[in-house]
Amino acid sequence: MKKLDIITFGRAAVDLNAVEYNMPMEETMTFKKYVGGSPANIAIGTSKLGLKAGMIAKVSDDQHGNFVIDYMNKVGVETSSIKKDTEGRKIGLTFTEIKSPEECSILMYRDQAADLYLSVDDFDEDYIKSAETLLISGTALSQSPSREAALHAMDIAKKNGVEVIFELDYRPYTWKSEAETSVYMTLAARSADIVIGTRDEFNVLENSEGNSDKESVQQLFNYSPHLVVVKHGVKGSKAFTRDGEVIEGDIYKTQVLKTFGAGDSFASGFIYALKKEKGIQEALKYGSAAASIVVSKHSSSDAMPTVEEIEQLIHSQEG
Ligand SMILES: Nc1ncnc2c1ncn2[C@@H]1O[C@H](COP(=O)(O)OP(=O)(O)OP(=O)(O)O)[C@@H](O)[C@H]1O
Ligand SMILES: O=C(O)C[C@@H](O)[C@H](O)C(=O)CO
Repeated sequence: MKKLDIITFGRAAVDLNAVEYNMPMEETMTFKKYVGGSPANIAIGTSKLGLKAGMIAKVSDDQHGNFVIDYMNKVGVETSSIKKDTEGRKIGLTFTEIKSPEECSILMYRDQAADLYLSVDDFDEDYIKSAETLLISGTALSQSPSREAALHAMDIAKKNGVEVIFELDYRPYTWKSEAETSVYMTLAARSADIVIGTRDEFNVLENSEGNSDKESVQQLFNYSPHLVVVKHGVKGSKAFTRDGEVIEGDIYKTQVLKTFGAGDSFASGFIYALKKEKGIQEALKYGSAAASIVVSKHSSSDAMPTVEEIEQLIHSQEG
């Protein structure tokens, strides 16, 4: 028995979500603070679903870093490998703008962000070996030394039979060029067992537009991945298996408050259901239902649902 079901790797940060809706950021005066960062959100999401989740991350050595670690502890995430930056670097901040339910955006302050200084010395092999699955977030590859740390973590996982999930998580803010992004995204995707991303993110990985989902996944199936999920926002998602199965996932309609947080909650529900051996079709349902719940709420982390909430939504719409 492994100690942890999943370790997520990368950014643990702070989200500042507009409290006033339907207005541009310039006019927004009040923001509410939450833990943020895609892999942190997924650690929180899977932990709230009852998985044993841990995280490898680096936060600022200040009140915001303490806030993130305290919140993660509160929701049951194992935080022994969330390190504090010793050089005074600050945690990343994400401001959100909610102009309308359809028109939301995020603005990231990530200059010299502590998470990008996560290094190979910040975690050890035994920690990764203690988990069934390691989830790497694409943004961790955008700069050194976090880039080498992420590749090293993947390497340790692969050597020790730990499943690797690569969440493309493309955030343009910290990458230098499209060509560089494509090189590192491709490298990581080819070594992973499972790859999850949006259609746009696969375009970034391929540094080209116009490929179909089928073309994208075929390229990856020549390497390690056996399962690839392509997300299409309100049009749902598609899962492709190496042996040729294509499974489609619908969305669960809801009263949308904002669109961000969909991807992280989708990943949490999807991974939870896979781990409970519910099969890929069910996993897409759990992912979509989790996303539907989160887009109807204010945050991306605190709003992560319980298993009961997800199952209630699935049954209510099936009924
Ligand atoms: N408006 C919506 N209503 C209900 N479900 C949604 C909505 N938007 C997205 N979803 C669900 O969330 C899944 C992931 O959404 P999306 O493809 O937008 O990912 P993403 O771009 O990674 O999300 P994010 O905006 O968090 O970065 C979709 O496949 C769908 O199941
Ligand atoms: O991933 C981030 O750093 C920001 C998130 O926490 C934010 O809530 C979001 O955009 C989720 O999609």
